[in-house]
Amino acid sequence: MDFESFTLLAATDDLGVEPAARADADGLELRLDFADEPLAQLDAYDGELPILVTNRPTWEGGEAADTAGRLSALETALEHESVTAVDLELAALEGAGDHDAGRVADAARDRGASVVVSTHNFESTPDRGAIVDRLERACGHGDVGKMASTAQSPDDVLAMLGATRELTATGEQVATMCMGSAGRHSRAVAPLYGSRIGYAPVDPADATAPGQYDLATLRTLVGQLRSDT
Ligand SMILES: O=C1C[C@@](O)(C(=O)O)C[C@@H](O)[C@@H]1O
Repeated sequence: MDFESFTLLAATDDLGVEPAARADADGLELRLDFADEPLAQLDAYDGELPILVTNRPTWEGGEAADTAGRLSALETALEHESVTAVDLELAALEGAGDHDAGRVADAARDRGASVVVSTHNFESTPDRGAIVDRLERACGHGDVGKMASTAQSPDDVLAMLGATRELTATGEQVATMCMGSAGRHSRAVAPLYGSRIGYAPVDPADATAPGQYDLATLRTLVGQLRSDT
């Protein structure tokens, strides 16, 4: 996955959803921190869709303890030919936590895999300038800078869309979204402003973040909006 164009990922903890995702997804996001036996799942995977692997630590809203094993699991996952991208937290790459996330980024590059550098805010959305700053830092560490904030108002979504447009216009690859009910529509609209990655569960009951549409719905919404432009 090079994210040169909008890429819709089926976000999941179960690679068994792959056949059901093929019609609408360009790839899968496997959330190792949510999954049962994720590395065994990868060993058994014979699906068609490429995989981005994520192992979100508890200090960034995930369920993975911040141990050396968290990053080692990502390195092991990268040995699978179906794994063509890895998500690493900006905070980890800038020194948070106790372990060397840069080692995983190097392993990804050695294998020709993409590095998505992510940052999240589960409470609010910063102003446009702060979003631009944080995404620029993220882009400096990888192939795509990703920010998922929580919108409390339409103004928050406007800030995220404006930052998305501004950075895309300068040639940066970003993926942006606003979580929560107030931000939900950003998931369909941000791709029109340059966001490169969308995340959606096959089954809405299996959402990996607040405000996600199900996969088929998001594919339809993005497709309709993009055909209108
Ligand atoms: O970082 C992201 C974005 C996300 O949080 C979302 O809001 O869709 C979903 C996560 O699974 C993914 O790792």
